[in-house]
Amino acid sequence: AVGWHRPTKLVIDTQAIKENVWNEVKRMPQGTELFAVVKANGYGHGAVQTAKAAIQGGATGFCVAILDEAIELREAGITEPILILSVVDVSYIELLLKYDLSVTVASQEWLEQAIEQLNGIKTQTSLKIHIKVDTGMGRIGFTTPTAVKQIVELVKTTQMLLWEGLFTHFSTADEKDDSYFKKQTNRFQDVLSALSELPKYVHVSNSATALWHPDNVGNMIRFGIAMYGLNPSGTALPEVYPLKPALSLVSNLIQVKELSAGEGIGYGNTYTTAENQWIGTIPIGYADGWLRHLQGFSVLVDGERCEIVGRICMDQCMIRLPKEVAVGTQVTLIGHDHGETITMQMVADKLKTIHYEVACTFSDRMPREYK
Ligand SMILES: Cc1ncc(COP(=O)(O)O)c(CNc2conc2O)c1O
Repeated sequence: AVGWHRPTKLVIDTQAIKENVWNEVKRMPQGTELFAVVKANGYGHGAVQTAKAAIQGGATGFCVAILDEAIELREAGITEPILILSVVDVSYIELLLKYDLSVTVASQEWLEQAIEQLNGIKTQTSLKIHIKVDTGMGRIGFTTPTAVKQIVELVKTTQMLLWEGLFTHFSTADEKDDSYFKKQTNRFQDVLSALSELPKYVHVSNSATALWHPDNVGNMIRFGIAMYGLNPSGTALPEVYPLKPALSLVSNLIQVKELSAGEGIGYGNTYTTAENQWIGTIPIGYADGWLRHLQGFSVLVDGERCEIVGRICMDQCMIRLPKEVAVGTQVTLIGHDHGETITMQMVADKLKTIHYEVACTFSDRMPREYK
């Protein structure tokens, strides 16, 4: 058993994660490495288990968003390189050294403060840093070749820093129109041309860049969404190789009842049975990340699409059944059932968002079962 005592669970296909990684690893240019992006608890899939599956697929390192996510991986026994993609407060430098983590440098001030901190620590190990260039994402990083040159000069003044990487991030790699992508690429090239030496890792590619701009610069890919089997562009750009979705969401019916016409369902009585209907209740609600705007979306019971009727509650929701069904029958909210499929993309479309957000919104109240 997975643990928690409710039939609602996320089922993660680790073989799919391994295959998605392997499909990218085998097509990457020679000498390129793939770092699996497992931030936000592996986009909701479970960071540690995703990381282990990614290693089997050929990943040689990891990217996370915050220090705590890196520590979680280390405490789970992951020894490969880990890059923290955001800015870590300089007061935590000792933790970065203790757990052998690589950190993003996005400003001169941060690095000056970091050098001060390092001077105060009697340590033999150097702090591994990746210099972030903001070529147009508008988030964090240096914005000119001069600023990058200055920071490289500063890094070279001390043995306490190990310049391990130089990177940028694209904001439109998943779009058909590549004009802004080209602008960012040119800006990154300007930075590269201004430098007399380069670090071990030069990396620019998220999944979309790896898939649709494979000839871009760099020797490391930061592979996130595609590893989970999801198309970075949603449906805008075609898959380059089959992406195998790793996540399914299932539960069981915990109540089935027949109602005559005119009966109300759910808070606010927003749904009234128009005729004699079979109604099922599922133990999943918005506290699980199955959000209220999914009212009207359909889930699968024995391969039949059943509409969510009435408002979704915190912990439960109701569906209209085509006929009487036994209590305990499986409900597929995301995944395959009797030849039918519900995708994360469909959920994202209904919620008017992207599948990244759907995956990350699944709460810890739902156990993750790995197969
Ligand atoms: C710096 C950086 N590199 C790589 C990735 C992986 O991108 P992918 O999952 O498309 O492959 C992300 C994802 N960051 C985000 C994805 O959605 N919102 C974000 O901030 C990122 O922020």
